[in-house]
Amino acid sequence: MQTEKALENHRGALLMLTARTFISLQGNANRISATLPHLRSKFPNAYLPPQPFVVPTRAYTRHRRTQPSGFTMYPSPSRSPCPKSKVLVFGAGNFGSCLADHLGDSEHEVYMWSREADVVEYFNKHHRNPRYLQDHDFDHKITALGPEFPDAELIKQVDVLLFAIPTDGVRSTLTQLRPRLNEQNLPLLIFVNKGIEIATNALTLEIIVDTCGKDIARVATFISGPSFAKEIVRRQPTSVSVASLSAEHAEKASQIFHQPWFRCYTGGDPIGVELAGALKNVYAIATGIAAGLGFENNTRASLITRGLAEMTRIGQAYGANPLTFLSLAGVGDLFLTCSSPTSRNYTVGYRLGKGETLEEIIRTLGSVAEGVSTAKGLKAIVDDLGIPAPIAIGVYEVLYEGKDVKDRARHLMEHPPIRELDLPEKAGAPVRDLMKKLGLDTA
Ligand SMILES: NC(=O)c1ccc[n+]([C@@H]2O[C@H](COP(=O)([O-])OP(=O)(O)OC[C@H]3O[C@@H](n4cnc5c(N)ncnc54)[C@H](O)[C@@H]3O)[C@@H](O)[C@H]2O)c1
Ligand SMILES: O=P(O)(O)OC[C@H](O)CO
Repeated sequence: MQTEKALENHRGALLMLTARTFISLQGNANRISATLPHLRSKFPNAYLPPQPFVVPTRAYTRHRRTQPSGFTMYPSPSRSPCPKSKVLVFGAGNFGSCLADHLGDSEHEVYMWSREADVVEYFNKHHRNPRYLQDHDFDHKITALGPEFPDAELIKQVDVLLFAIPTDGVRSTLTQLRPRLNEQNLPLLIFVNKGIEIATNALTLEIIVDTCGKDIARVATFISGPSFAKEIVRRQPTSVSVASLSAEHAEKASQIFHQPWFRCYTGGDPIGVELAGALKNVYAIATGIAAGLGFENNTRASLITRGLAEMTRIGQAYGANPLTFLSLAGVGDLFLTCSSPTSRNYTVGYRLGKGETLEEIIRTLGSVAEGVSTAKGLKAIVDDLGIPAPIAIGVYEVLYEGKDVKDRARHLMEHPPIRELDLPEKAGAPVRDLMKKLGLDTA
């Protein structure tokens, strides 16, 4: 009797599996809800396979094609519900096209602006980016546009403007955008660049005040954290920090981006988040140099830890919250970028350590490594603040003063011993100045 029951349940399980497979192949969610409850009531004790095993959709089949072998946790469309938004992404490089894909995959209506005509034409025809993430089949709902700047009519209609261009391109982009913005009906402005502007040593928040005014800057939102584009497009679990001076806007941005495979954590220290994202690139160059010189795990761990101490010290002196450096945008991204050859900044360092020249590396890298320009701005900032930053200065000297990498590595190790953890007491002048510009000066 018991054997019979077991056999019946086994048959039930097989039937369910077959039904699910069949239904999955059809990609028809309605039939799942119609058929499975019937089978479930007939074979109540049968094993039910876990949800991600079933319901392939267009997204699944698309990802299956580009997915390398290995475990995929979220092949199904089990998305977080979020209001559908119309999004315009500025930049069609690695990160712009990756985030356009993430948002398209989350059912938003996405437009992606590129200043390269060939990218626009190729993307719309083949749903592939001819220059970046070349083997990825992008969401077919994304429309590329350009090279002309997007017109006011489109900008008036969008809910979100997402800026995924290097920091040095933000000022000119915002200057062109400003006359097309309607302040009474402002879209959400989200920035994902990680750098310091070369000519002014400004962070992006300051660039926004300069070009768009304080009211727009006060609601601008920043997303940063350990997030390699090529892993996001494969739905590898990723988590980021989302920060704004306006809690409401950080929350809105989080709702738009958050998915089970892309977690968003909100916060109120955009300056700390920006600094952390920019500075980690410089420390990634340092760890890359060490690896290129043949140093292994001990050296990398010590550079990451001392890099974190250094960037926290700089952040505190600048006026950011030192706790921000313990966030995803801080230690999270520092750890990621300093430990993987996927990072372009790490790669720049590695190749320098191997003896290549900076000019040759930049010429052949094919993509931006923000740490190279940021090292310059950072040197000016730490000189101004009078903060010791031996690792960042070492990187600057290699990049811009032609100092020998081996010599700088030896120099770092020969520093006299110091106390391990100290934060500067006199702190905050740059942030106080920026708050004044933002009209948020409480003094
Ligand atoms: N790639 C990543 O994994 C990743 C992750 C997080 C953050 N970021 C940050 O995002 C930003 C963009 O990085 P990316 O990886 O897309 O770089 P990329 O080099 O792959 O692409 C840059 C894109 O910006 C455009 N661009 C460059 N200068 C411009 C200008 N002056 N005006 C308008 N457009 C311009 C280029 O045409 C290209 O489309 C950087 O600040 C980077 O640090 C990148
Ligand atoms: O390739 P990198 O060094 O620019 O790093 C990319 C992202 O910033 C990682 O979070």
